[in-house]
Amino acid sequence: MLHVQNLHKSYQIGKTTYEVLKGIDLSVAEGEFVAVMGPSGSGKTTLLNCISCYIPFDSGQITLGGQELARLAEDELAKVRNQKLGFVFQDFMLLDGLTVQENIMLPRIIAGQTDRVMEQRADQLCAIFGITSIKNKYPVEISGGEKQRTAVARALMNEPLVILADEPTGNLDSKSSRAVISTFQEAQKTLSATIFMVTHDSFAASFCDRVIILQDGAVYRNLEKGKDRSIFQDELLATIKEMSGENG
Ligand SMILES: Nc1ncnc2c1ncn2[C@@H]1O[C@H](COP(=O)(O)OP(=O)(O)OP(=O)(O)O)[C@@H](O)[C@H]1O
Repeated sequence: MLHVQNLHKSYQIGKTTYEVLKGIDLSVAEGEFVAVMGPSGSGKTTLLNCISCYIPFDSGQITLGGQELARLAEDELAKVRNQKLGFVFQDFMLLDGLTVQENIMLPRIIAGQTDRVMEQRADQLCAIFGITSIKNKYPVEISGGEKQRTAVARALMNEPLVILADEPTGNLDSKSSRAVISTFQEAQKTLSATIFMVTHDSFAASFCDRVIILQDGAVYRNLEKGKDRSIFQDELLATIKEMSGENG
């Protein structure tokens, strides 16, 4: 579904080049829920921005559903962003002037596909995420959890190949964090959604099928969850501790 091969990305500041991604290799299979963790500055957001087609990369390959992104022109990349990717941000980024239902339909409205199928799809997503009763409300009139479910429903509107989530549980307590993860699990189970999530939160990551840990712009570990979530969380914490030991 998503393949990243030998991805390199550097930033130029003045005359100095800073290499941030140093040959990342990873794959995410269809229907998989994968987290990316790593210390601050390890390149997580840069990786996500390259996959999102928001920033160009220096070399390597990113393939999404068989399509290689580096070969695409700007208008084709915009299409990929709108039609093949769904986005969930830390602060949800709902538009205050639109209702819950209109926010959910936004990706279709942007794509110019305003038909009855759009409304049916929005209704189906509202039902799956338990927000039908608030679909005519505005973001200021709904709870944080409802905003988050609206944001995930919106990300699924165009039936994307992958949902990209940037710190979706940042700033949340563990109960709200759990609710966010439950929504992703629901999307995975009901709609076979594929989810790729950057997080600092080992609790949230421990619900994923797999966690990729980055260090200094490269993949440090690729950890699969066994049967037990809390053992997996301990494993994640031990790996992060081991890394900070190496750094210190
Ligand atoms: N636009 C930019 N220009 C120059 N350097 C940048 C830019 N964006 C990020 N960097 C640098 O690239 C490195 C990786 O940043 P990135 O944001 O990808 O890390 P991260 O792992 O997401 O960190 P955090 O967990 O703190 O969000 C950092 O050293 C950062 O300072």
